[in-house]
Amino acid sequence: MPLSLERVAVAAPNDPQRLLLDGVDLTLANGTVTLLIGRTGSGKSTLLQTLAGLKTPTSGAVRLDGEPLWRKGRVASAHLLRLGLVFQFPEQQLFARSIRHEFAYSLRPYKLKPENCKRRIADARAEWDYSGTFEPDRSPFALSGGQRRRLALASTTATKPDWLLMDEPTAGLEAAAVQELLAFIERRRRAASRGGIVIATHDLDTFLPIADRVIVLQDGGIVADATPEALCREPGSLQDAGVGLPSCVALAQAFAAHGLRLPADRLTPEAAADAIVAALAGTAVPEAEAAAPASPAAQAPPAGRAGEKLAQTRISAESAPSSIGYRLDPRSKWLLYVLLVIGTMMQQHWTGLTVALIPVLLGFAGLPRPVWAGLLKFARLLLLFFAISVTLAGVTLTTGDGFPRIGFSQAQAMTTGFNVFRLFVVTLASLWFAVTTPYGRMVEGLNWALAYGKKAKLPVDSFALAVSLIFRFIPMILNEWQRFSDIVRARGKAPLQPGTVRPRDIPALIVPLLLSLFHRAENMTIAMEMKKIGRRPLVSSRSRLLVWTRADRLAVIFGLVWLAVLIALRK
Ligand SMILES: Nc1ncnc2c1ncn2[C@@H]1O[C@H](COP(=O)(O)OP(=O)(O)OP(=O)(O)O)[C@@H](O)[C@H]1O
Repeated sequence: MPLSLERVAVAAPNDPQRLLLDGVDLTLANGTVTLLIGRTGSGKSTLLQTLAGLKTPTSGAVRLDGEPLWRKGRVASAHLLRLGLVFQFPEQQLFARSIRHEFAYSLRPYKLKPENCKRRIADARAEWDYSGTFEPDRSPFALSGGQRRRLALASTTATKPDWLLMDEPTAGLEAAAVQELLAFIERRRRAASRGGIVIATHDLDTFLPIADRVIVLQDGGIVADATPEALCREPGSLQDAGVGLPSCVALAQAFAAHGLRLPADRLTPEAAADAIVAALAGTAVPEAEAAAPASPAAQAPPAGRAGEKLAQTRISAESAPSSIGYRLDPRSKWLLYVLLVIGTMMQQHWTGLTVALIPVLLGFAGLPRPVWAGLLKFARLLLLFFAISVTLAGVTLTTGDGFPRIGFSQAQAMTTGFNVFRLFVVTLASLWFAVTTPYGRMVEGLNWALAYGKKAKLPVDSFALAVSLIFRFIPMILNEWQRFSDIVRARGKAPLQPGTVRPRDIPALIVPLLLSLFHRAENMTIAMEMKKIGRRPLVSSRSRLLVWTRADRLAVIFGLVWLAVLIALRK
């Protein structure tokens, strides 16, 4: 039974309005090798990670053997155990302190007997470690780029997944290792009774000869779906999608320029050589029989029609009503934020604070559902933290009659409750700002505000540097956390919601996480030093990202009116 996507859309994590995949329908048959190709940024990795259960579809369904992959925001372990993803960059998936631990981490979810485990590791080493570099106690980070790639392949294939999903598996591999990989794929195709292989790649010459089916992606949609031979005979969709031509097509075109006819679908050097000899000898070379599509779903839709369909869905997605929050200029958002913070901080009563909360809730009201879901999770945690703080603040300890007595002071708890509620309103407003404003626009908006401070001779450059560092480091920390969550879900086979890890993984992850953060922070500092950030003025009021519209004017007027109301309510 197949692995399939039904009208799947996936939104960008930081911008729900932007679709990285849009209306993708795809059924992958057992026993097949499928290539995902497309120009850079076309959505290959996103599609592969969606098949692997790492990216949550915004709409549509992913099915494995007819059963939905996702239930209640998670993928069940039983499904994850059948899927193996080799990430685009080995650094995305390796993390353990030794090669031994890498294998152990990958195999642990399969609960194998120790001897079985040892055999799998020995088999994987025999398969991928022909130069003997995988010493068990060696750190994966002491390996070269190509050796890491082979270790990532080895630790994933050791788990014997039904569906092996590989992202750019030949990047960094020497020619001999590429041949090993092809031989492995061929052996697996012959041996596997269920499942298949999906490869996202730019390396057409290597993989076209072994593929059953090729999916061409453009702007997050499928624009062609055909056998490799059919695609080479009609390479228009490759050119339209900006992929470039495989060597066999380029060779046929070069021969045509000399008046010699060479079929374009001779995918291997051997087949091309035969065709060249025949062409030079003047023998007519028949076109290869139109290869039958690997499955009914592999029938190539005309690229034009697919393109049209894609354009229509994209237009409808773009014209969907978007929240005012996404449309406002960051300058008006900074102003609204400052007005709200001033109004909230001056409140002395619950009524005033409740009124201050209203515009924040209104701001959230128009956001799309996936954003709500993420925010609710965060708001729940925040409320729990506040509830604990308020309870602890109310606890009293008296020793009046010589015995310590624990009591509870409602007045004390209410005072703390009032302050944490105030903090809650401000935090929610910050969250609204953060989720509705891409990072670049937020910094531009801040630069604009600081430029006025600079005109007033305030020392805003050092403040801008600090804020700019925070803005850079926070996304870096979040990205690292996301990477470790992906590792736990993809390799640890944990049925978790995206962006989370299991408590039991934390001891194993914490040291690699910190080391990786230090390493990235160091690289970032070097990069900033090389770019002379800190010596160059950071503050500039000119930007192409800032566009002030009537909506911004109205929003700021609304903010001023609300501030007046809050000032009136403050006593
Ligand atoms: N975490 C993210 N946040 C926002 N946008 C993202 C994120 N990851 C990917 N994208 C965007 O999604 C689109 C598809 O990216 P993806 O990595 O799937 O492309 P790709 O075809 O694999 O590219 P490449 O060949 O360069 O690896 C790109 O436009 C990229 O900018």
